[in-house]
Amino acid sequence: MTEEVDVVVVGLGPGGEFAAGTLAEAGLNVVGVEAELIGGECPYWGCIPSKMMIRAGNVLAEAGRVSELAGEVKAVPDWSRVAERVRREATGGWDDRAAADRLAAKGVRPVRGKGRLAGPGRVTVGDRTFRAGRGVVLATGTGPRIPPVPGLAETPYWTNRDAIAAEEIPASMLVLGGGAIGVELAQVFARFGCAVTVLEGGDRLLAREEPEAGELAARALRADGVSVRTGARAAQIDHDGTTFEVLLEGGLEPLRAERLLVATGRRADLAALGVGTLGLDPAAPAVRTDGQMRAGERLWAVGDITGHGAFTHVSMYQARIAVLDILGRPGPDADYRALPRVTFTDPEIGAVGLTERQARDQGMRVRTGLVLIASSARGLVHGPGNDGFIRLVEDADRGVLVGATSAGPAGGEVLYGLNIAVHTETPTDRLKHMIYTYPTFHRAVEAALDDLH
Ligand SMILES: Cc1cc2nc3c(=O)[nH]c(=O)nc-3n(C[C@H](O)[C@H](O)[C@H](O)COP(=O)(O)OP(=O)(O)OC[C@H]3O[C@@H](n4cnc5c(N)ncnc54)[C@H](O)[C@@H]3O)c2cc1C
Ligand SMILES: NC(=O)c1ccc[n+]([C@@H]2O[C@H](COP(=O)([O-])OP(=O)(O)OC[C@H]3O[C@@H](n4cnc5c(N)ncnc54)[C@H](O)[C@@H]3O)[C@@H](O)[C@H]2O)c1
Repeated sequence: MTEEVDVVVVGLGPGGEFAAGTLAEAGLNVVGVEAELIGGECPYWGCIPSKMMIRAGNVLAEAGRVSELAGEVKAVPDWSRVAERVRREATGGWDDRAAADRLAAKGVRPVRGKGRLAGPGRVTVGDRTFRAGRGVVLATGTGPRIPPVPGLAETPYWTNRDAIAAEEIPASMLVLGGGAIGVELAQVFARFGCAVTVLEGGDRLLAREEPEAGELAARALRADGVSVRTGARAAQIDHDGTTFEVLLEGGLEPLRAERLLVATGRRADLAALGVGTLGLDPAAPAVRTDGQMRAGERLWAVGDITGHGAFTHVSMYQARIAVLDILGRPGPDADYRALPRVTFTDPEIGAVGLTERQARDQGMRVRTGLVLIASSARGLVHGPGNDGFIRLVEDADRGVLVGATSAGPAGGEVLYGLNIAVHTETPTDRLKHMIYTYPTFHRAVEAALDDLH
């Protein structure tokens, strides 16, 4: 029997949960389908627990700076406190009852299982079929991309999920991939006493960001005792029951460690979602949408599966747009010019919009400005831990910022003003004549504007 509803939301991560709850509160009959935990990757194995772990590592690092600034303090790392906080405060023991109740209170009917498209407006979950009069929202996120390195698939490698749920810190860990997941978790584990080696196949860490961001991340990791190896491609990976062995291309001696964390990007499995029944390409890396997040007949897609950076704030931004469109109140199209992101290493690396390379590749005439945080008044005051910089990218013909990086203590917070500048296209000439509070980290933006050349 086919069940008639207004909307089916498939996948209840941040994007799907927001869309389902808001549509139900607007009075629609909404079914929310979830295969695992309501809330998705972010609260259980992503943003929230990883940031709790990072907070703990940062407290230890600050304690290490006391001797230079204020006297003596003895910090003894104890991972059990972190694991307990992740279990109790972040994930509720990886139990989604509270999230399910919250969603039900908004009027969403949760359905457990794997949803699959079966033509326009039709979704099957096991032996149930739903027909959605208004449409379907796909919000099924991504899973880890496991590279085809010989031997890897047969080993008990970790993904982000194992690292986040770790009850103990391993003595040693190899991290495959030097993107956001790799660098954030490498620093945390190192700060709790693990001997970490990061193996990045490309020529630098955080390859999507400015080169200085990758250099800063490498410097910060090395200061925490992490061995950072770029241009490192694994040729063979084995596990003998206790130890991982990674043989690098061109390498003679294998690298060994107790754990191997694979953090080499994410992938969406569109074939498993039955997108072919709506004429979409099941082999595509992401679902293509228009500005209102429409992906096909009575079909919207939001979040990681749309391929606009894997970030919780993007999935919720897109969900808001899709919801308005479904409710017949369309607003502005999705606009990714000022897409912000923060890598929560210590120091934090915030960025918005285009890198210099991306701007030049788009044919822009570019001016850039760079200022080191250590050379600013606040950097001097801060002392140890003040590594970082502000880097600006200006479209010189229009006289507006099209990209910026704010790295340093609270770099993610400093980003806010730059985010607004890029989003609103405020002329750099106006930004130069603004009053910047003394002595803040964000005041370095004024000096970076003066450096534009
Ligand atoms: C370690 C780590 C740290 C991160 N840190 C940050 C951060 O600090 N800031 C940030 O912005 N982002 C961060 N991210 C990224 C963030 O977690 C994702 O961008 C975000 O969760 C994506 O949301 P989503 O709604 O697209 O999907 P997801 O959160 O991936 O949720 C999708 C849901 O769909 C379900 N599902 C999948 N297939 C089906 C199906 N067929 N039927 C029913 N349900 C299905 C899944 O079980 C899942 O619950 C981090 C990610 C990781 C792994
Ligand atoms: N703070 C945050 O907002 C945050 C934190 C964690 C994750 N995330 C999101 O999750 C996404 C996934 O993170 P990620 O770090 O897995 O992916 P990523 O795409 O950011 O980085 C993956 C890295 O792995 C490297 N790589 C790929 N194959 C390799 C191989 N075989 N050997 C060695 N290196 C290899 C790539 O060159 C790349 O540098 C991020 O892009 C980000 O959108 C966000």
